[in-house]
Amino acid sequence: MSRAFAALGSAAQTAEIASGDDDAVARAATAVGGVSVRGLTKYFVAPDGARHAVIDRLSFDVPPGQFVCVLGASGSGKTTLLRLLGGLASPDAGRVDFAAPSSRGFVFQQDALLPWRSVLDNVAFGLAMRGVARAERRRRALALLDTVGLGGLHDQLPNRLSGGMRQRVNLARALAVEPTVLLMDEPFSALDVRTRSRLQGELRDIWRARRSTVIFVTHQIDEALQLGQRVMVLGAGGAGILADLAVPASEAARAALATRIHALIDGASQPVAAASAVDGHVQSPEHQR
Ligand SMILES: Nc1ncnc2c1ncn2[C@@H]1O[C@H](COP(=O)(O)OP(=O)(O)OP(=O)(O)O)[C@@H](O)[C@H]1O
Repeated sequence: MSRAFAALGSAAQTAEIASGDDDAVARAATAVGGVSVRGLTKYFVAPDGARHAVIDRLSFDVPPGQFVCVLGASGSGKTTLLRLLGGLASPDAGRVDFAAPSSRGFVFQQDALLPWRSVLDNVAFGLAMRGVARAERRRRALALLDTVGLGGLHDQLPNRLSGGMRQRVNLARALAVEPTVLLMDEPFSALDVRTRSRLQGELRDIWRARRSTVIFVTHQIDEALQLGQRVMVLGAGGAGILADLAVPASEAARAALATRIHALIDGASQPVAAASAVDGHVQSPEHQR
């Protein structure tokens, strides 16, 4: 297993994993919040009847608390992978294992808010489904709305809010059930640049405070390198993982990596061996950017 991957586990796991112990990596992925993917495969049938593997025997581990960004050309299977991880689609082969206890929260590009319910009720919806008492639902939902900067707007209906605000509500809704793994599919791509940048900062703050595992699909290389501790680049046509890298701490190294990832996605360069591409500039989970 790569040094890059090793550097991304918790401090205690890191020492163990850095010794090159593959079993330790698997153990790390089975601690709460960890995800283990083995031989994951998904086919789609084209209009001509031919079967195409969109995801083809993909294997990787995500240690608990890691923030992973998934990049790749359009059609490389990023959304399909996220849907498989979220249990919204079933694999044709392979498996996804979540450490128990586990729960998953979703944030998609289009918010999943119920237009006839207030902001508060939208955030509290998952808690209601889990049988949390009304007063406690309200308390938790109000606290989360504060966290995402929407304190005071709890009585509004979603359609009275801007796209950025709705996506904040959406994030609060996903966080309400305290997921061990947060799955995000281009959550900020429909937002203007300033709103997007503000929400990226807020997400990072929330992640630092909660340390839940985040798997974040994006088209934007700069977004991935800004947010993630680790980036995975998927190849088109079931080509698999073209690169799986720790995000370097220094801005200059990130800029260099962005150029390489661009070339990789454009098909202008060869797959990158894990860790080597970041030249040892790995980032520990305690690293605070
Ligand atoms: N339900 C489906 N039926 C048939 N083909 C599908 C289905 N869902 C996805 N595909 C195909 O699988 C491939 C991967 O789709 P997916 O949406 O996962 O890619 P993506 O990397 O997320 O793309 P984008 O970046 O454009 O969102 C595409 O070629 C798509 O046409």
